[in-house]
Amino acid sequence: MPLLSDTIISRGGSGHLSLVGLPGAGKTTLGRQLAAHFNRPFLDLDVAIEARTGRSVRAIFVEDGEASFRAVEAAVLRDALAHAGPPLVLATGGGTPCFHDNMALLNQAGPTLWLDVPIEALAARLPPEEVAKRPLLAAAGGAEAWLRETLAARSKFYAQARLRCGAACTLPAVVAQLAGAGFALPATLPPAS
Ligand SMILES: Nc1ncnc2c1ncn2[C@@H]1O[C@H](COP(=O)(O)OP(=O)(O)O)[C@@H](O)[C@H]1O
Ligand SMILES: O=C(O)C1=C[C@@H](OP(=O)(O)O)[C@@H](O)[C@H](O)C1
Ligand SMILES: [Mg+2]
Repeated sequence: MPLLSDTIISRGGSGHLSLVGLPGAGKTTLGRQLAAHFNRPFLDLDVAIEARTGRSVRAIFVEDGEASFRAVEAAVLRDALAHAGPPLVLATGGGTPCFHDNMALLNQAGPTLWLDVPIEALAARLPPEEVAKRPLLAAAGGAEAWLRETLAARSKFYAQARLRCGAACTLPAVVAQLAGAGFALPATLPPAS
């Protein structure tokens, strides 16, 4: 009888499950829920960057500029994907897939899901206190216009994700979509008896 771990690997459920999409798409929120559901560790890339540097994402952007942030982001992403241990649910930052071959790496590392939430819904989810946490949005004239322009520039990267969900990216909907694609099995095995 094949080991459960072999079954997981053969069904493609063994890699890191990464969420991509614009700010406000719910990568952090849904990622945490998916990690709990699949009993996997959760990693939010922005949080990992802040832990690594001891600085806020906002401070890195404002003091060092975007290119510096993208270099740190790429380095922390590579370390996270290479880390030994159980596969992660990874919430990327909105720009992560668009720099340094990150999207190709994410696809090599496991299933990728684009939370392709309509712009109007994103704008409604990003009141001033949420905008203030996101330096690129905060520097823009208006959230909705920035989201539209940014989607136009980034969709070719997001579209490289293996899976995509639209308006209803709820936990049950995404779990069902993952199941349909063969990613339904829990990644963490029960302890051997
Ligand atoms: N499915 C959802 N429906 C409504 N609001 C949501 C949903 N997912 C996230 N939010 C809210 O939108 C905001 C941004 O969510 P977040 O998970 O931080 O997005 P991201 O990490 O993609 O930028 C938060 O205030 C969060 O509570
Ligand atoms: O869209 C972007 O370029 C960014 C999105 C942010 O993450 P969220 O998508 O989680 O807001 C964060 O990585 C940084 O502010 C840059
Ligand atoms: Mg986030």
